[in-house]
Formats: sequence, C-alpha cells, structure tokens
Amino acid sequence: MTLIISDSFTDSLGKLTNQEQAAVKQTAFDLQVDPSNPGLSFHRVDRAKDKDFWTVRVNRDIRIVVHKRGGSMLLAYVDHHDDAYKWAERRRLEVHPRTGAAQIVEIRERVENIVVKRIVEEAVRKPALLAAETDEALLDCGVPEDWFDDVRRATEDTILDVAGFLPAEASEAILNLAVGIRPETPAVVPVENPFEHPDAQRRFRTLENQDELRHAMDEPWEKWTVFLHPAQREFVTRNFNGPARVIGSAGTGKTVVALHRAVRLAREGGRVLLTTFNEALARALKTKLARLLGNDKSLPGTIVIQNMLSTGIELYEANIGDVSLAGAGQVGKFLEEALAASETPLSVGFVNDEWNLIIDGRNVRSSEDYATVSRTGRRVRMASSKRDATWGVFEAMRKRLDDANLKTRAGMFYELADVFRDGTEAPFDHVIVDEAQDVSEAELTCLAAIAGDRPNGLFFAGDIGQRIFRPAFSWKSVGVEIQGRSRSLKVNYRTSHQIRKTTDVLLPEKLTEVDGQEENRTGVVSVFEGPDPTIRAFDDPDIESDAVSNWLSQRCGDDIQPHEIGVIVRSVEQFERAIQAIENAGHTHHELSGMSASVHGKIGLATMHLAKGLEFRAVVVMACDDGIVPFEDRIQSARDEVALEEVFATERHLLYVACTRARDHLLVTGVEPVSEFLDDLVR
Ligand SMILES: Nc1ncnc2c1ncn2[C@@H]1O[C@H](COP(=O)(O)OP(=O)(O)OP(=O)(O)O)[C@@H](O)[C@H]1O
Repeated sequence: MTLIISDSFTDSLGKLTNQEQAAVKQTAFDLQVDPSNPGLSFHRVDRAKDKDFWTVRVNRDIRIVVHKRGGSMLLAYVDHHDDAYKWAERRRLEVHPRTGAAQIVEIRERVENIVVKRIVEEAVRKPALLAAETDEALLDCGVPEDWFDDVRRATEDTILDVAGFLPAEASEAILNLAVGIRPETPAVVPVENPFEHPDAQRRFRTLENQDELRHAMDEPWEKWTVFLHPAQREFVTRNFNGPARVIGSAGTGKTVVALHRAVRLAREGGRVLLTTFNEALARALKTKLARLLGNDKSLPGTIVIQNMLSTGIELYEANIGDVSLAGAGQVGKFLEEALAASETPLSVGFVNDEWNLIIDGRNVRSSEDYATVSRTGRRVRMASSKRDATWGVFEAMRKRLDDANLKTRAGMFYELADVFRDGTEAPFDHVIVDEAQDVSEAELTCLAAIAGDRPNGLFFAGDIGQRIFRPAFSWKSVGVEIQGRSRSLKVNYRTSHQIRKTTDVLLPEKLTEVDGQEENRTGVVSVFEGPDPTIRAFDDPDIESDAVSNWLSQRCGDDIQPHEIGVIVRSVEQFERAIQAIENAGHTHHELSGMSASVHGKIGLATMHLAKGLEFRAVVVMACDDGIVPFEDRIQSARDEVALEEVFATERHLLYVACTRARDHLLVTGVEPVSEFLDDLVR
C-alpha cells in the first residue's frame, strides 16, 4: 500500500494539543506498518458523497480521515469525532478535469448554508467581478463545476470567501482574474498517478518510509518542508546551464526554494555554499535547514551555511594568508588624510563616494582603468583632467592601507576572485545566495570566479524591492548573465491578503534593474486572510505610545504569545519609544540582533535593517515620523540626484521589509508630521 499525506492533514494535526498529536502520530505509524490491524477500526463515512472516505480511530475522541482507493491510502484530515465526520461529508477527492492533478474539493451543496447564503446576499449589492467568465475559462482555472455560479456572483467583498472554498490553484487563478490578470492555461503534464502531478505535489506527498512520515508529522506547521508550490519545485529540481535566479515579493517562499535546492544538490553529492548577507540571516538559514533535514543528516554531499563576510575571510585565509580588514571609520580617516596631503580641491564627501562606489567598489587599480571605468550608479561625471588629479588621492589611499597591512572588504573579495580565476580549486561546486539583492559587486565577482562556469554553479534568491544595504550595479558587467533564467514566485505564504495588498503599494508595480530587466510585481496572491492593517498618525509620542500599548494588549488577548509579536523601528534612536509602549502594555522586550533569536514570553524589538529574515504573527512599525522615515541625515548626505534617489528607494524598501514581517496583524504609526510614505499606505 502507498501512503500519501495531504497538507489538510498536517494543517489539522497542527491544531490539536501536543498529547493528541502524539496519539495521532502513533496511529499513523501503525497504519503505515499494518493497515489491516483491527485496532485501527476503520469506519466508512456513510454520509460522504465520496464513498472512499473512511475514519480511523485514534482514541475515544479523535479520528483520522483517510481516503482509500486502489492501492493507496491518503491521510486527509484529523479532528475530534463529529468534526472529522463533517469534514469528510463535505468533500470529495477528484482529478482536475484539465490538468489531471489530484485535488480535494469542497462539495458546494454541503458547505454550511449560512456561508454560501452570505456570499449570495452580499453579491446582490456590488458588481460581480467575474460574471462574464465562460465555463471553459473557469474550468481552465481549475474551478469545480458546482462552484461556477458562486464564482460568477463574487464581488470584491466576497471573492476571498469564495476563493477559500476552492482548490489552491483555482483560488489563485480567480483572484488574479478578478484584478484583470488572465492566468496561463494550465499545464497538462502527462502523469500516470494524479498524486504525482506537479500541481498535486503542493498538497500531497507520497511517503516512502517511516522516516518521511515522521518528518512530515513532527512539525506540522512547517508545511514548507514537505509541500512545495509547483513554481517552487521547478526551481528546486531544474538544472541550469548558467547563473539562475528566483525573485518575488516578500513572503513568496524564495528562501524556501534556496534551502530545498541546497539539499537537492547535496543529495546529489555536491558541495554547496549557501550564503547570505549577514550573520542573523545565516543563523536563520541554519535553523531552517535543520528542520528541513529532520533526522536525515547523512547527505552524500555537504552544505556550508555562512554569511558572505565570514566566507570571504575563511577562503582568504585558506588560500592566500592572514587578513586584517579596515573598518569604515578607518577607511574614512585614511581618505581624509590622503586628500589633505594632496591639496586637491575636492570635498571629503565626494572622495568618499568615489572610493566606495568606484575605486574600491569596482576595483579600479590604475589611472588608465579609472579613465574608462563604468560610472553606472554615479551621476557625477568627471573630465579626464580631473580624474588624473583625483587618481593621486586614491593611489595614496591604497598606499596607506598597504602600509597598515589592511584590506578593504571589497579588496579582499577581488583578490580572492583573482585566485580562483587563476585556477585554484574552489571548495564548492554550487553557490546559492539568499537575499541576493544585497550582494556587492566585489562579492558577486568572487562567487562568479568560484562557481560561475560550473553546472548549476550559481543560484540567487532575492527581491530588488527589498534592497536595503548595498547600491545596485550591473550583474552583467561582472559576467553574471541571468537573462532567461530568472523567474518570479507569485504566491505569498507569509502575509494575509489584507497586509500584502496594503504594503504592495509602497513599491512601484514594475521595478527595473540596472541591466534593464523589468520585474513585474503584480499578480501575487496570498494563501490566507486576516484583518485589515491599521495605519495611524498621532499628535504626540505619548499618545502614540498609549495607542500602541492598547493594540499590543489586544493582540495578546487574541491568543498570540508575546514572542510572536514584533515592534520594529527605523533605528536604535527610536527604541525608547518602542520600549515605553511595550512596558505600558505590561510586557518586557527582547532586542533582536544578529546574534539572538526571539525569547519566549518577550515581545521582539528590532530595527528595520535587522528585521530582514524575521517573521511575526503581529507587527507594529512605530515612530514613522517625518525625518525618521526616510531618515533625514541620509537625505542630507546625498550629494547628487542619483544618491538622493537611492536614499528614497532604500528607505521605502526598509519600510516595506518592516511591514511585510507580519503574518496576521499589522499596525503602522507615526507622530505628526508623519512619514510621507504613510500616505501611500492609506491610499
Ligand atoms: N510551499 C510552502 N508551503 C507553506 N509555507 C510556505 C511555503 N513556502 C514558503 N512558505 C512559508 O512562507 C513564509 C515565507 O517564506 P520565505 O521566507 O521563503 O519567503 P521569502 O520570499 O524568502 O521572503 P522575504 O522576501 O521576506 O525574505 C515562511 O513562513 C515559509 O515557511
């Protein structure tokens, strides 16, 4: 007998108490070992339309709903006795009429009258969004026939309710149709077994052995470890003959793809480097990898998870020798000294930008190179005569660094790139970069030298709408060409429809990269709903603090634990305001930094920069005042138009990152005059 598990089973398992879950797991193991064991006491669900639904007894109260057909048994659902039966009576298992994928469908006439009645009543008042859709079009979307009328009657108020009754791909397709995006005709992938169809694998998984069953049940809320969207799966399993990239807005499961792909390549014996921007993100990746692997620790290959800087230092020490890096303060001091000694009439600010963005950032080593280097991202033009004079300052700067036996971070990566380009054996076959929007030019050059010409050598996961640390640059110019191998994910698993819709407006619908590629951010749907986010402006910080305190107290009453709540501010200067609000609500806080994860019983507190990679059920983004977001000092320090645009873009990204850490509840506040970005959020 083949045992299959469905996502509806893991969802329902996650809602039981720990004790009940333990009993369910034991019964599921017994079922896998010997389905004929009389202790399981199979009962057919007599009132079900689908006669293949049965229940299995866990204890006096709990029943597992299974679907038995042919030689396979599907674990479909688990609940208390009556609710388990009701669930099965309302559903049938069928094969999608177009694609051939297996799906569990809710039977329209069995869905509680009240719910459907509300959908119908409300539909009378507002225009129906999909009234003109033909049967063919709805079938193409995967809508079961008995739901056609409800879909056609759906209004903007009821479409989410209707979508909630449909199989996931149908739900995603009609939500897109409702905003004018016509879904692609479904792919017909010929498969013998409807459970093996790519669309089916997002909700069903055939279990090969007890370990897989244990893994699927151990942390049922971590569904991503077992079920992938077909678009995610494609990125995990596909082989690329050049650098490839998965993109998508916040919460679309890019990190999940990066992790699964790392495991897939290591299972094939590859040596994988999974790297990311900072230590906090690397730590989060390690935790997730451990969840994904479960007990399966014996990979034929290897996975090293390390932030970019540590990777660079380790590789340098292994291949070149000891390295001491100059800090930003040290670099600034040397530049000022070099400038003062040169008597060149340039501003310190200009020289700093020129060094960071061009000379050090692009590894310019001679005056000849300086004359021809690309100045993309820097609108300040320079006559060649001026460049000659300026070059002397940078030569002196390099000498100062050499004399002090110091390197810059960029310099270290460029040197490493030369070493690997010259044929030194790299310790990795595959490099996967998460949060790739924040990789620097020097780092990318080095990674390309390590694995750029290997099969499946370079893979990136990122979102240019979340670039918050580094300036954008041309990937092509460092030989990383992803055109034709870059695709976006469109299903948001993290944030509710309501939060996603509100925060999406912070960014333009289309973002253009330096290389000219356009990323269309429309057409994303979320897999669940929640309350509308609240955006509020207050007259003074004390009133803001009181309002935030009240909101926090209410959330804790909503069955949310303090550590599932995050308060996020622009920078540490606003921590005091946040702490006051947290303490007024009768809670304590825990500062989330690169080195520490959340602490049970304490509300998390983070800056917007360090919020990247975090996730909370409820989030407050507070102190969004004018002058704080965007941050006035950064605006003042921008020395040209491009730099100013860059400041506004990255400040917007920061607010977007902060707001999209929320799953179910979001509150954004500021004190008058508030951040100009809040106007967009209430639009
Ligand atoms: N196939 C899936 N099934 C269920 N949950 C998923 C799936 N894929 C991702 N998730 C969940 O969605 C959330 C967001 O996933 P992930 O962190 O990979 O998104 P992301 O695109 O990298 O987000 P960000 O851009 O904000 O970093 C996580 O809680 C993850 O567990």
